[in-house]
Amino acid sequence: MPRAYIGVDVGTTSTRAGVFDEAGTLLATARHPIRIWHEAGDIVEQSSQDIWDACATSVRAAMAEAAIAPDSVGGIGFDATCSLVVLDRQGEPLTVSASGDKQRNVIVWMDHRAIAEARLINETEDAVLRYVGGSISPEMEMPKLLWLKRHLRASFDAAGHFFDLADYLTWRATGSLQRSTCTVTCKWNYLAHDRGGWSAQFFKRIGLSDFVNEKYARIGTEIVAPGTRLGAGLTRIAAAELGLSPGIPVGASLIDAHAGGIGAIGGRDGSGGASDVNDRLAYIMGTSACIMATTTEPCFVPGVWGPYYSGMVPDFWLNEGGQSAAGAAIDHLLKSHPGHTEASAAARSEGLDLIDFLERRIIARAGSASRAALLARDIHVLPEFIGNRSPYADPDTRAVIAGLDLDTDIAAMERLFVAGLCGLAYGLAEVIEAFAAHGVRSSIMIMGGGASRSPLVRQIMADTTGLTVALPQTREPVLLGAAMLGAVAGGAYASIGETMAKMSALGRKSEPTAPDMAAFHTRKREVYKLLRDVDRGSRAAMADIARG
Ligand SMILES: Nc1ncnc2c1ncn2[C@@H]1O[C@H](COP(=O)(O)OP(=O)(O)O)[C@@H](O)[C@H]1O
Ligand SMILES: O=C(CO)[C@H](O)[C@H](O)COP(=O)(O)O
Repeated sequence: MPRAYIGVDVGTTSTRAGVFDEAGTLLATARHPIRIWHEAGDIVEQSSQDIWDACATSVRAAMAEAAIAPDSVGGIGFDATCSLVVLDRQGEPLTVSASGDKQRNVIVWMDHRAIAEARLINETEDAVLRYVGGSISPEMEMPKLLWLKRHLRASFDAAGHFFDLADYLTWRATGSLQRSTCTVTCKWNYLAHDRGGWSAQFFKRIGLSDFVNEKYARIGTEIVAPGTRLGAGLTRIAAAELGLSPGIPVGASLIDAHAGGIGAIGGRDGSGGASDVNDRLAYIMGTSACIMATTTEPCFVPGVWGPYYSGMVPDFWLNEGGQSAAGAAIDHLLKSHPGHTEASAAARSEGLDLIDFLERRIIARAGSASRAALLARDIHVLPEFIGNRSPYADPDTRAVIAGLDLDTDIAAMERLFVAGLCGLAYGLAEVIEAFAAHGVRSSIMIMGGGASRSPLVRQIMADTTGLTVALPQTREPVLLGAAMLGAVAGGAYASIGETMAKMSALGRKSEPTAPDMAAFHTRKREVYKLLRDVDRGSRAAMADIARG
């Protein structure tokens, strides 16, 4: 019987499940929303039980659509956002919230409550920080753990397990406490190279010697490569919840963007181009955006996370640039425009979602995706609503918009939307230039994530970076990356490398267009730099004034 592999992806806003065959063909997908609590002070929380339930609902729905027997599933893999899950010694949720609500036991990656703790950690200038671009981010787990210890001591002390969300999911699935090299290297300051492991000195210097004293029992003592078969596969309970059979192999997981990278960058190139992963960037654009590059030797790029050994593709180094708000910035720009209600109603009446509706109108009006950027001639956006992840590693950066007028119609909203995309593209170009300045060079960028489906996004990214932008052949590279973990765990392929070659391929390409658009973007980028100066200057001017 042909085997199928399931990938489960937990993004910021929803869970998705995809069923694939051995060649990487998508047979079915399903999605389920997840709960999220936003509060003042950059607090963003979720519930691990709600997330698990949403995974189960998505897997059942995808299996029903694929109409295949549970017995034909040869393996399952999970990926997730890099959020922190806190459980007690019995494995029950422990609150991370000032509300005391036990359900709220996940500090979401985008939660910036731990900015002060990140600063304290950075002040140590510990050698470990070289492997996160020279500066730790409040989006990583050590600042969040230190925050818990300093502000919610009862939960910190009572905790039996601290998990990255992706590792929590495999624990729920199999009972295994093994962590993935991907999560701990990229988010927990674990050094996967030269037998580095956990650094006792680092923990002592940052005020988390608790982990050293307890021999890392709560944060992970066994670290394994993504795709490693965990425990005895799906437990009976997990199998019943997911509607699958007990014992199905489960692979150690990946962070969501990294699953997208695995699902995107190693694919066969039908046009005969090279398939050297070192020549390919992955740009995974969802709520946030991640810019992933692999190298054979470590490259230290200031302000860019990494280099991480085996952080994504096994045995390669990873540099991970990022934009904390990408799709989230676009969503926010649109929601805050006065034309939002009118545009949403018009989109609904055409059976489209708002972004698709706007894009169709924009491309029709401009004549091409490339020329659409001209609509944003007079409006400019630095879309860094929740800080700059790379290359400035400045979580205090905030958004700036220049050129606003009193227009409230849909056309004005379209101009703001295009300006937001240009702002994201210039941020991406800055990261790619920082890569290149430190020896990380690529000629092609492969896109994944929700926004990659947009021809407008892909063309603006190609025109501003000068790179060919390709789509993977599959429309679900993140899910495919997760399913590849199941395929490796299930023994269909010997390694992630082999899986990438066998299960994935490149698809449609967008080439950078005529020089006239390049000149336009060069000029507009100068304005973008001015906006950055305005952000920095205004923060500096107010720095010594107390908050109201
Ligand atoms: N054409 C587009 N341009 C910009 N952003 C888009 C576009 N299409 C979708 N998005 C954004 O992508 C995000 C959803 O992507 P997805 O990968 O599903 O998110 P996540 O995995 O973070 O939950 C939303 O913020 C959405 O607004
Ligand atoms: O930090 C990350 C990867 O290292 C991601 O930005 C984070 O996991 C959120 O992902 P998404 O925007 O796809 O929901």
